[in-house]
Amino acid sequence: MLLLKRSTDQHCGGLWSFPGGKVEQGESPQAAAMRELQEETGLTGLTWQSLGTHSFTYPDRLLHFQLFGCLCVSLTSLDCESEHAWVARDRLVDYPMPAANGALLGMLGAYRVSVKDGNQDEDQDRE
Ligand SMILES: Nc1nc2c([nH]c(=O)n2[C@H]2C[C@H](O)[C@@H](COP(=O)(O)OP(=O)(O)OP(=O)(O)O)O2)c(=O)[nH]1
Repeated sequence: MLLLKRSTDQHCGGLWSFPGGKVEQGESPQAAAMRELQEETGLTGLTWQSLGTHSFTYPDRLLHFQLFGCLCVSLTSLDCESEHAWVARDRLVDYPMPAANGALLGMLGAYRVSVKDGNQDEDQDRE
């Protein structure tokens, strides 16, 4: 899984979070996720899957999350302004994240990516 470290001047600054951001007017949640991934990391995701929705109230704002999983294959285009880390699923807990992410991590529990390998479809846990 790819985590980005939020800059100190952002909401939830200094914490690790998934690539993402706010949906723009007239944009679908998935289009926003694809755009934010590209803007923040230079990566293009494949095999997008919706993993669910979650609402969380911070002291100063209510946020509605829609979480997507995707597979990134052309990692040579990785270009992050912020510090980043590729983290195995079972090591995500080692990275301090915003309070809302407790539920987001729970939504990752059943996430599998189907990778076509020759004639075989193989379900894999993606990192
Ligand atoms: N991207 C992202 N945001 C998260 C996560 N967890 C979490 O609570 N948030 C919060 C922090 C922010 O309040 C909000 C996302 O806004 P953002 O600041 O990243 O979005 P943006 O890039 O569109 O915003 P902006 O700084 O351009 O105004 O969601 C997470 O895992 N990833």
